[in-house]
Amino acid sequence: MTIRKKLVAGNWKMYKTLHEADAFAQELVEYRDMLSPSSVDALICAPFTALCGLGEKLKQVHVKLGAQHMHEAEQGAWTGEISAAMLQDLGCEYVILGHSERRQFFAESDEAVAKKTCVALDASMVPIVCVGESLSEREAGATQTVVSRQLGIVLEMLQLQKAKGALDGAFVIAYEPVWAIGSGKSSSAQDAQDVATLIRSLVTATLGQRAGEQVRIVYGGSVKPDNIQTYVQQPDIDGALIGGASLQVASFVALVEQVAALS
Ligand SMILES: O=C[C@H](O)COP(=O)(O)O
Repeated sequence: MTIRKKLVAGNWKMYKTLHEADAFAQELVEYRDMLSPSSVDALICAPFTALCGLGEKLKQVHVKLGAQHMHEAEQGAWTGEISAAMLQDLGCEYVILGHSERRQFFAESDEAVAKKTCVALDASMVPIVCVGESLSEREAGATQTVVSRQLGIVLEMLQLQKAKGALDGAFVIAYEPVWAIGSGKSSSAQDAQDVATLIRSLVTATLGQRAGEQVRIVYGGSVKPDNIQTYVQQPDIDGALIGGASLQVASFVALVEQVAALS
């Protein structure tokens, strides 16, 4: 049986100045021992302005560093954008791609997300590819159709490009129903598991058995310390992507502790 390491990933979104991010890392020192369970990867995806220097500080408390977005081009005239190499320079091991807020407010397309996924893997970063349906899509019974479309393009491109790591499942897929993000209305664990099963079967069908077994699938949407276990106990859910509840040290540490307690 494949053992997939659990992932507790905080997405700070557009919160925390450099000073606030440093203070968070400093406060984590007190919890250092709780943040290094062998069964869990703890990760913070910080705003671009806080990335410089944060990786080193987080490393001391066994927390990895990630970014929330990147451009697919190697370099060029893309005002305001950031490349994979630039993120690597800053010590990012992970990058969130295709978050619903990027899709909704910055018109990020499925194709762009697919290209970025290949670029991130080529740069040896772990992409966290976000998929999920809106409320109206859910009410129309289109959850599986939407997730299959969003992911289908990514998987086809990974297969075509034989992207490094993809066949070993060295990437993460986050199922985040849009209506559950920041709303306090989380998906039922069973519904999340059903979508995770679909996602794993899509990965297996396109990239093969090994990729399907290895890919980590996480749930996101109003996850808190008191409900994270219900998701991570599901057989196809390997962790969580957390917004609001990752912003306070006590809550972030509690999320990691809750997941570590399951193993
Ligand atoms: O990336 C994280 C998600 O958007 C979830 O955010 P939330 O935990 O605040 O609902």
